[in-house]
Amino acid sequence: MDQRDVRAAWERFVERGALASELRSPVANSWQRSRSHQVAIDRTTAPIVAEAELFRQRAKHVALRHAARRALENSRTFLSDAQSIMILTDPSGLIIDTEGDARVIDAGRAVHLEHGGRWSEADIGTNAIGAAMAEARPVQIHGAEHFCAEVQRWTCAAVPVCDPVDGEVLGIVDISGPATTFNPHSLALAVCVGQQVESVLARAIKEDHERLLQHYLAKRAIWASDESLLIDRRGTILHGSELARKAIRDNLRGDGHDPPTRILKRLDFAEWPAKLKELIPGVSVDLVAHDDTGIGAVIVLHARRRLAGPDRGLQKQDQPDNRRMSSGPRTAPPQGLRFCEEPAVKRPPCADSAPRRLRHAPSPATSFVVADPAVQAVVRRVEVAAARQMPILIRGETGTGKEQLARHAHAASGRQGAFVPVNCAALPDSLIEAELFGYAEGAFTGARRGGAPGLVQEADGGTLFLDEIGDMPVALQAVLLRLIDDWTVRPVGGARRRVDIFLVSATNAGLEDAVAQGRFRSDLLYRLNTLEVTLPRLRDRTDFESIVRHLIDGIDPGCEIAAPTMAALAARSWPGNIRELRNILARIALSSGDGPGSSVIADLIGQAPQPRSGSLQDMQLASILAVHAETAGNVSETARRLGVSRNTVYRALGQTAAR
Ligand SMILES: Nc1ncnc2c1ncn2[C@@H]1O[C@H](COP(=O)(O)OP(=O)(O)OP(=O)(O)O)[C@@H](O)[C@H]1O
Repeated sequence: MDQRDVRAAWERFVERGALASELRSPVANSWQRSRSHQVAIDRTTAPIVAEAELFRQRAKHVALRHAARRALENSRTFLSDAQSIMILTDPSGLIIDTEGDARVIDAGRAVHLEHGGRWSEADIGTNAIGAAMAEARPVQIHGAEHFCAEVQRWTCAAVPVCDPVDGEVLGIVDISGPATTFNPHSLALAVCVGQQVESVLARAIKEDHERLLQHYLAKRAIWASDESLLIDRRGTILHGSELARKAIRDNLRGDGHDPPTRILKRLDFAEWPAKLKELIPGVSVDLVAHDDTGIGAVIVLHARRRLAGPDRGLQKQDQPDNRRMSSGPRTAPPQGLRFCEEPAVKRPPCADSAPRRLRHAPSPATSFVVADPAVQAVVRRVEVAAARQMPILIRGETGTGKEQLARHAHAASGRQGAFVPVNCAALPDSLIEAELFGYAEGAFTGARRGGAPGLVQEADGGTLFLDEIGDMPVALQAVLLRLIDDWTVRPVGGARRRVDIFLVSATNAGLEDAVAQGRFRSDLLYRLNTLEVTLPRLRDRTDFESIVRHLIDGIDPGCEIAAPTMAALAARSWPGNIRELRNILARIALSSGDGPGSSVIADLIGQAPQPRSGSLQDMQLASILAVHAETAGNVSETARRLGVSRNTVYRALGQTAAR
């Protein structure tokens, strides 16, 4: 239907309630809902909340905002080119963040498409935000498809952002612009951004779980004679004795299919102790926070202590006082939980065909530079092997783009399943099997209800990316070999099942040495490297300037790199390769207001070690150790400052420990 037909259909609908059969179903459904909400078609603006309420809601959805920030910022260039804006709303359709073309942001104010505006269907009739909320799936609404006449000047595409654990809608990502800027791909972009946000959220949940477990383990001795339960901010029980679980189940009531503890998710964190004490008499609650945000709690049933008499320590623990909230451990998290996978995200079915096609459509090739002929040859070989699903081994120094290339291989393979990266260097022996191959319900304490599929099964139908393969423990290499032999997995405590996996591995270490020293099985190496490619070091690439421009575009499109700066950059040795370059460029962008000749920029460029000699490794090691000490042992911060991966830092620490 073209816009004229849609307008005619809209007129018939508002006059007589007649629905044209050619209307797209999300539009027809939304018109009907708008009518049942009794929305007047001459409503000119969405309702807008007071500043204080906006502030409150922003604080409440800080995790969502944080997860969306990078994606919103990265879309800035596209949005300006497309004269559009990107909007983040909370689950009620309240706009909490916007990014994009300043003129469009200005124009949006006329209809309250701005911070504080509320865009549910009940508020302002059919629009993409409201329809995506109501249908719990991606929806694009264009021009006359809007319910209120004034809003028909707009075009918008929206996608719900769902909780990666329970699938609950947390908010909406929307791309809007004047109707003249209609672009059918906006919905696809919104879907990609939504997926990015969900991935960031999933990673954040995982990190919070690490912190909670560390907190729990550190203090476990205190509760040794009590029944205790570790629970995260969303009400998921991470660990706990059977008795404590039962006490929670018996005393808390969930709604519908929700686990009983989900009730806590809807409460303000500071209300937890009072609520829990009201529901379960005699408990104490130890709240855990990180960066001033509540991430979970340890609930303790002091069965034996209460029998023995009142306990002062218990009363102290009971205080629902934010000042007492532990800020969580600042030390490095336990390695076992540091996977870098992109967890499978529960996503509602797509409304239109575009996003479905687009699962792999935003080819990674478009997001990385391959102007260097050697890299072009590598990419071509990878594409051919990927199309035939041949195992690929990618070699290259840290930060040369191995993961990026692996993602490209996944896209080129055309596989519909997920791309699941596994960092073998970060896998602890104790948890590795369960994390990789999954576990059955009840396999061990803290095992999730229904078990967990494991990373290999998550990659079923997709791609398993084994990063830092050289660091995989020998015992596990045998299990991996078996997987490659018969493509079956057996979850811990469960039954064997078949999987269909495309295997891509990467290493920045000399695997031959590892084979010679018996740390890596040669038979496994030959199964992994049906195609073997090596990515060149950044300093050996001929497309340095293109990479700089590409990276700076993603960081701050307005930032110009002056010729002398470019020349100085090109002269550096770049031990951290493209990752290090990106890091330095981000800092240059920050100081660009100081002018290209500024001493800050000169310092940044001159700062890194320059030698190309054999002592490079030692120098790298020395700088890692220096920054590691400077950051009081914070591995992530060290990696960030130096522009290297955390594995590089861990490896350096391991090397010094071994010396
Ligand atoms: N050809 C390229 N063009 C632009 N950016 C790139 C390119 N290759 C990699 N990058 C960027 O460089 C950074 C490092 O890439 P990636 O993580 O793929 O490297 P890696 O070799 O896997 O690193 P490590 O061995 O440390 O895990 C990423 O931000 C990535 O987006």
